Amino acid sequence: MQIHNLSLENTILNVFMSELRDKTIQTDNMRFRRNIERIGEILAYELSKSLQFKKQSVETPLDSTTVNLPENDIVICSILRAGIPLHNGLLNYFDAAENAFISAYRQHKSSPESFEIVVEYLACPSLENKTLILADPMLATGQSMVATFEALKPFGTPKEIHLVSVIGAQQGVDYVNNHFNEDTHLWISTIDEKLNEKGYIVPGLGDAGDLCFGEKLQQ
Ligand SMILES: O=P(O)(O)OC[C@H]1O[C@H](OP(=O)(O)OP(=O)(O)O)[C@H](O)[C@@H]1O
Ligand SMILES: O=c1cc[nH]c(=O)[nH]1
Ligand SMILES: [Mg+2]
Repeated sequence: MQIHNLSLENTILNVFMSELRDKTIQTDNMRFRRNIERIGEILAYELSKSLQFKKQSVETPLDSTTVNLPENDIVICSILRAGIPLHNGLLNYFDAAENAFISAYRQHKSSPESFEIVVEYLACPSLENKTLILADPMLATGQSMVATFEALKPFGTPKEIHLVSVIGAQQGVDYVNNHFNEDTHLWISTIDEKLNEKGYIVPGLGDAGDLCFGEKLQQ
């Protein structure tokens, strides 16, 4: 897997990241969602550098010129719930992308420490020969990303796969690295050191789904 960790460079992205993490600022749900969306836009821009471009002609009112335009057929697949603002950010740049949505959530069994990933809802176009972007802001254990990829297999074989995330734990990055082939790209804003006993990223930012949309009752 090719890992593109954007935190290795100092950019304006650091401002959005620090606001997502800051426990006083992150309580503003609208700002939290918008910061994830803005990071989705930045990650889309970075990812776009790896697409295939073809020279096209454009007629201006005065003359004609040529411009290199991407020719990939993109499908953005987001993992509900927290994937929604990241999805919006990607779609803000990839205007013509097709879209897929999947629900993957942690179902806790006997204790907060033990959970399994449950996939229930899936809406997806054909992925055959497409450029698949799998988006989830949190890459904690990596199990949601891998479970989603397995659930998408009946929809066709993508030409290329891009994983897009905001914060990963090193353990989750290693896990997806073992499950996806070496041509897969991971575009990620930052990689944190560890997970706690409940599978939360530390220092991380807390529960991204709740910070976007409010607390949910455990099932
Ligand atoms: O890498 P993993 O260990 O699989 O964890 C990451 C997943 O956990 C969170 O979802 P959550 O189950 O909290 O659902 P939510 O988005 O509805 O809050 C997050 O949004 C990811 O989908
Ligand atoms: O730290 C984490 C891990 C999984 N999901 C979250 O929302 N936050
Ligand atoms: Mg989720």
